[in-house]
Amino acid sequence: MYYSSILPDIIRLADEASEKVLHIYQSDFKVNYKEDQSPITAADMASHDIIVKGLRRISRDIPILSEEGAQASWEERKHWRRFWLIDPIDGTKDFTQRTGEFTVNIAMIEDGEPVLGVVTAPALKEAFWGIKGEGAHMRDRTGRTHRIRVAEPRESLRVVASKNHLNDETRAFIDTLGPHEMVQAGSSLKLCRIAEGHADIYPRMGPTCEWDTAAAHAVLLAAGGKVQTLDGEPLTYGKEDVLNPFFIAAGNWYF
Ligand SMILES: Nc1ncnc2c1ncn2[C@@H]1O[C@H](COP(=O)(O)O)[C@@H](OP(=O)(O)O)[C@H]1O
Ligand SMILES: [Mg+2]
Repeated sequence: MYYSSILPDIIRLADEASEKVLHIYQSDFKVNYKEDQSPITAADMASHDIIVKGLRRISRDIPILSEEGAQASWEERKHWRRFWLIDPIDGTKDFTQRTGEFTVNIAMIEDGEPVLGVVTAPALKEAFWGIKGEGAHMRDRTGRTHRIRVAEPRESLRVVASKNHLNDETRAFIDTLGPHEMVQAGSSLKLCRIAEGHADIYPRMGPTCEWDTAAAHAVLLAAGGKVQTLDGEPLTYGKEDVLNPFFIAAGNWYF
């Protein structure tokens, strides 16, 4: 109940951040590089500032972990039962390469599980949201909102994988799937494509951080899907190491 009452505010906040991000995307923006050599632009920080300010207004006491913020120590984080986990822009590479396949991501984590998620793709004019146990929705580029659900099992799987990080291990896994077709999607949109039934499986035998997956993971859970580690355990959040283990995302029927 609580989550559905704040959801409209979170969607509005993601839309506000998206508008700003799109404005920068359409300008002649500058690309800088972080210590780990990953790209960053003014859009990452602008989106971070809008979301953090908005979340503080909506829920004063709930801590926030953002890819672009000063991150609390594990000593502090280990006591968080509930927190906001945000990626102001996932797919910064797609942003700088102007593929349009980048997203703004806001998730609520409770006891290690993503219970609410909002993902927007500003350049594609798409938005996705979901709440645990309450279903998932998308707003398409015409502005129409409809309920989404993972696709039914099928013989030839539609596989979605990173084009920027498609490594040998992921390729080897895809080869075990038999006849399949590849679906292209950047950033957290890969999880959203499964949630809306346009793809069936997303193997990620490569690194991601908690903020990259949390919001779209919540959408996928609400749409009848799952994200599991290679040990068959659910992917969880609020870990000491913010790096996720390798995972497979798909509709529940796959596992
Ligand atoms: N070596 C690494 N360590 C941690 N995260 C990595 C990584 N390589 C890629 N990623 C994550 O994968 C995301 C991009 O995934 P994809 O290739 O599927 O679009 C990046 O998100 P950001 O763009 O938010 O930095 C980044 O966080
Ligand atoms: Mg990211």
